[in-house]
Amino acid sequence: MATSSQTPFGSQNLPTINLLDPRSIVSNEIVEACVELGFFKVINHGISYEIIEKVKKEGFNFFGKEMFEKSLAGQASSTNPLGYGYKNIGSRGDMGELEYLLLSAHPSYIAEKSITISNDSSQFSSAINEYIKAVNALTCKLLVLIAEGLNIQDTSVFSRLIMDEDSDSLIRFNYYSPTSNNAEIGFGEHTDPQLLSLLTSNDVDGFQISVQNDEWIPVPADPNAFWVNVGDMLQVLTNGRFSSVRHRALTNSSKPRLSVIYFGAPPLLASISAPPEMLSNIGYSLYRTFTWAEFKDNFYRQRLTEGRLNYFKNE
Ligand SMILES: O=C(O)CCC(=O)C(=O)O
Ligand SMILES: [Fe+2]
Repeated sequence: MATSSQTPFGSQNLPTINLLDPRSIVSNEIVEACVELGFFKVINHGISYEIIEKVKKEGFNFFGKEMFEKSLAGQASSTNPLGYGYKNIGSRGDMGELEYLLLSAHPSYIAEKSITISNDSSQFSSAINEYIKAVNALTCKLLVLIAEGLNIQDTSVFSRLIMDEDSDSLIRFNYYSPTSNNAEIGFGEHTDPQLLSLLTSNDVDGFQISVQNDEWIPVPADPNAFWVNVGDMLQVLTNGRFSSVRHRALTNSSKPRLSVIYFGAPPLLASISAPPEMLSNIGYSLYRTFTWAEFKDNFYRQRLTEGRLNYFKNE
């Protein structure tokens, strides 16, 4: 296997996982991609084109509204990140003209909130909830495959965290308006804090991952696939075997770009600690046990690019 100092990956050969391949091959390939990059693409994932397209259509409908109507979805702020945000994400290291809508992935929250988001709230909530159910199931499946590939006996040890009905998972729509004059707009570099993030977009490029310090690989858009990011919590739960992937988005297109990201997160009070099998290689836990609530509380006070996990390291 290649070492990270001579990573063989580029835009054209990012790890692609075909979920129709034999299970043991898939689980090994996913683990290899997570160790090497913290990132992979999933094809033949089983989520229908219609489910994905309906969600993108709802996203485009929302961002096409007048500013005052979008604000009815609640202005995201530093004390409450949920709702509609526009340009006001700069304080944590993001940048640009990005607009976004960040929602809890609870079906009842979506149903309630949809009244402020869409003129046809039942259509919005059924499209989004159907999508959330499908991506949650896919995320759980990937987490079980990861546990299998890591030879962890309790194969649902990771997926249980996001299957829990109290899970703090989120869905986020990002809208990058068309640019002119070569102006790049985007979302600044960061790692996602949760376990896994599943990203889909329309056919406009923009997503990039970092493989080494300062080397960015553009990830070509593929509306039929999901891009999967390892988040900070999976780094902790694998005791550093996986690293959360640094990524960003930069668009420069006459067409708007829409991305939809599902962030699979634990319940607020869940204890985050690596299972015993993950401690065997170095013999101790790199991180102290903490709750997801404690981690969230800490990271909202920091810039996105800072090493948020350092605070939780064992001395
Ligand atoms: O919009 C994108 O493609 C990436 C956005 C992202 O990384 C995020 O919302 O966490
Ligand atoms: Fe992200």
